[in-house]
Order: sequence, then structure tokens, then C-alpha cells
Amino acid sequence: MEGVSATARWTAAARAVETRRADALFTDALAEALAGPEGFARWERYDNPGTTEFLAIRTRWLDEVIARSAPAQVVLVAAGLDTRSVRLHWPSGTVLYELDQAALMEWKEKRLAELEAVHRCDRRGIGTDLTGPWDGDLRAAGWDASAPTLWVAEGLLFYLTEGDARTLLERLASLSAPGSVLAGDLIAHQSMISEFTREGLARLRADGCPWLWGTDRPEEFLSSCGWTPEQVRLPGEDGASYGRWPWPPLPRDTLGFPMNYLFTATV
Ligand SMILES: C[S@@+](CC[C@H](N)C(=O)[O-])C[C@H]1O[C@@H](n2cnc3c(N)ncnc32)[C@H](O)[C@@H]1O
Repeated sequence: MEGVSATARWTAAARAVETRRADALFTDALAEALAGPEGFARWERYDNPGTTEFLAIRTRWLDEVIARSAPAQVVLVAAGLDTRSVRLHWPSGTVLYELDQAALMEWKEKRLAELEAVHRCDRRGIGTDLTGPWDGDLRAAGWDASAPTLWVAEGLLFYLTEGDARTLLERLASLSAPGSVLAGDLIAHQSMISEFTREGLARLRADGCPWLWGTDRPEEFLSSCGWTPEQVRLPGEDGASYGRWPWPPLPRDTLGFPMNYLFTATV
């Protein structure tokens, strides 16, 4: 696994670390095996104050969005080594589509089979490039354009150029039947210039998986892509702390601090 795909092992390692805690916000029993030594090496290499805490909060927050929305079809846009198909309880009949780069999906299928993973929904993995015309691959896998979809773009948008992220979100909006929801995360532009993240950013760049952009106006960005923002939260804010965020929530215009936005939006 190379380039940006390898970042999936980093976030799997972060889920494994959370899983080991007595007060874990979720249990991902496969994360340790999926991360492997490479994932843990990256977890150490990219760690910044708040990074591991944020990844745990993000996972839990999106788990709750999924539980609340409970749509019949869910698409993990850049699924990486996510194991929600195994670890969440899905209403019967749920179809979960996982999109990610072909090499990653191939590796993941093989590893999940070796680990004898038992999926609790109808899971369909699709290898595709999210900067290309990927929706044909999704349709071919059985996705129903006439039914609402919950799209989950977790840990993806800042690895794309702003133009590619915009094209992707616009395409998701145009594909979405009424009642569809988009959930995910964005990084703040400030994080790209913060001293706190400088070393981590340089390491990501050196490893061929740089963060490419961020925005300090998440609501405006989502609206301009055809989405109506519903919830936008910084870690530590109401409903996005879980006792895991060690600092008070920072005002949005606190310059120089790394920040991540969690969001939901509707069409
Ligand atoms: C940090 S990982 C996040 C994975 C997963 N959502 C998680 O939270 O663990 C970023 C993922 O984006 C995927 N990705 C980045 N650019 C992509 C593209 N153009 N097409 C498909 N997948 C892409 C990578 O392969 C990788 O799995």
C-alpha cells in the first residue's frame, strides 16, 4: 500500500489504540491486525497533540450519525480499513458500499478474509478513483439512485485538491435523492499553517500523502458544493468531546491552532 492509501493504516492504528483503553469510545477488534507494524509506525510519526484524541472522537461521532440516520444504503467514500461493517449493528437489509483505491480494496478483502471477518450487513467493496467518474462503479455494484443515501467522507477531503474535493461533493449532491445526508470531516486552513502541525505536515509530504488544503469556512464550502450544512462541530464542542478532548473548545478564529471540523449536511 503506497501514497495516500497507506494513511488508512495510520487511522486503523489510532482505532486500535482507542480500543485498548478501558473507557474506549468504540471497539474495533480488527484494527490492530489491519494497521500492522506499518500503521503503528505512522501513528507515532504523525502524532501531534490532539491527533489521536480527534481520530477517536471522529470515529465515535460518525458512528452516532450512522446510528441516527439508519438509511438503507450507506456509502463509505474512501473507506480505508474501516470495519464498521463488522463492528456496528445494522438494521436488516442495509447495504454498505465501500469505495477506495483499487489496490487498497484488494489488500483489504484479502486481509479481512484471512481474519475471518463477519460482516453484519450486505457489504460491497469497490475499487475506484474518487477523482474520476467513479459513480458508474457504484451503480454497477447495485447502488439505488432513487433511495436516500448516507455518504460518509471520513479522513478524505484534505488529501484531495480543493478542486477535486469540490467536484466530489458536487457529484455526491447531484447523485443524492431527497433525504440523503453527507457526513465527514474537514481540516481548517489554519491547521495547514500552524506551528503545531508543521512537523507532521512535513512528514506526510515526505511520505507522499500530503494534506493539500483546508478551509476556515466549512459551512460556506459545503453550501457552495450543493449541501445544506446541518451540524458543524469542532472537537471539544457540545456532542463532540466524549470526555476525550482534553482542552476547552477553541473559538474558531484562534489563529495558529490545528483544528478539524466534523460535519453533517443535507441536500
Ligand atoms: C486517512 S485514510 C481514511 C480512511 C478511513 N475513512 C478512515 O477513517 O480510517 C484516507 C483514505 O482516502 C483514500 N483516498 C485518497 N484519495 C483517493 C482517491 N482519489 N480515490 C479513492 N480513495 C482515495 C485512501 O486510499 C485512504 O484509504
